Amino acid sequence: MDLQDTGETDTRISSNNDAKKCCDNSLANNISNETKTKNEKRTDYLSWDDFFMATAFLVAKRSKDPVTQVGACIVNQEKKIVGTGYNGMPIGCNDDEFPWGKNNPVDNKYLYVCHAEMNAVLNKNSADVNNCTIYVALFPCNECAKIIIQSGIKEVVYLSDKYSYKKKMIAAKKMFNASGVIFRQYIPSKQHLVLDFSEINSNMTQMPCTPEKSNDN
Ligand SMILES: O=c1ccn([C@H]2C[C@H](O)[C@@H](COP(=O)(O)O)O2)c(=O)[nH]1
Repeated sequence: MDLQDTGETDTRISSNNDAKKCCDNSLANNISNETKTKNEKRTDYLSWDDFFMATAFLVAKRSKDPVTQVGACIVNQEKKIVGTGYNGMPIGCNDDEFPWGKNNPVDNKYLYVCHAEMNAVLNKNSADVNNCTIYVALFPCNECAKIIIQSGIKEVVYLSDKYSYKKKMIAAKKMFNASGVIFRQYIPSKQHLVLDFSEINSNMTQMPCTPEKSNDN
C-alpha cells in the first residue's frame, strides 16, 4: 500500500531522516576534526632521544648474533647522524662459517665479532666524531669504551645495562668517569614503536570525487 494515499505518517521515513541528520552532523564533526588535525602540527612525533635510539635498534636488526643484537648510532652536535654500526663478523669473515655460539672455549663468537660501537666509529661519514653522542642499545664494554673515549665522543646514551655486573662494564664506567664521558640511561616513552609501511597510503581523502553528469549536455 502506498502510504501517501492513506495520509499516515511514515515513521520509517522520519526516523531515517533523523538518522541521516545525525550522520550528517557526525560527518561534519569528523571533517572539521580532520581539517583541524591536518592543519595543525603533529604532537606525537618522536623526540630526538626516541629517534636516535630507535635508529640504533633498527640498525641492530641487521645483526646475525642469535643472542644479543646491538646497534649504535653516532650523532653530532647538529643532531645529524654521522655513523651507525651493529655487531657482526669482520669484512671477509663469512658469517655462515664463523661461529655464533659461545660455549666452545677455543672457537666462539667473542673471538671474532666486531662490536656495534666500534663499527659505528669506523663507519663514520664525517671527518671525526669529536663531541658526538653515541646511542647504543647495550652499555659498552671496556674495549668499546676505549674506542669511544679515544675517538672524542663525549656522551653515551644506552638502553640496557644487562651486563652491569661484569668486570668489562665496571671498567668501562671507571674509564668514562675518569675521562669525562657522560653516560645516561635512555628511558623509552613507550615500549613499542611500530613501523607500518602501509601508513603512507592510508590517507585517501585526496581521492578525486566521482564525476557527475552535467545537465547542460
Ligand atoms: O659493548 C658491546 C658489548 C657486546 N657487543 C656484542 C658482542 C656480542 O655479539 C653480543 C653479546 O653477546 P652475548 O651472547 O649477549 O654475550 O653483543 C657489542 O656489540 N657491544
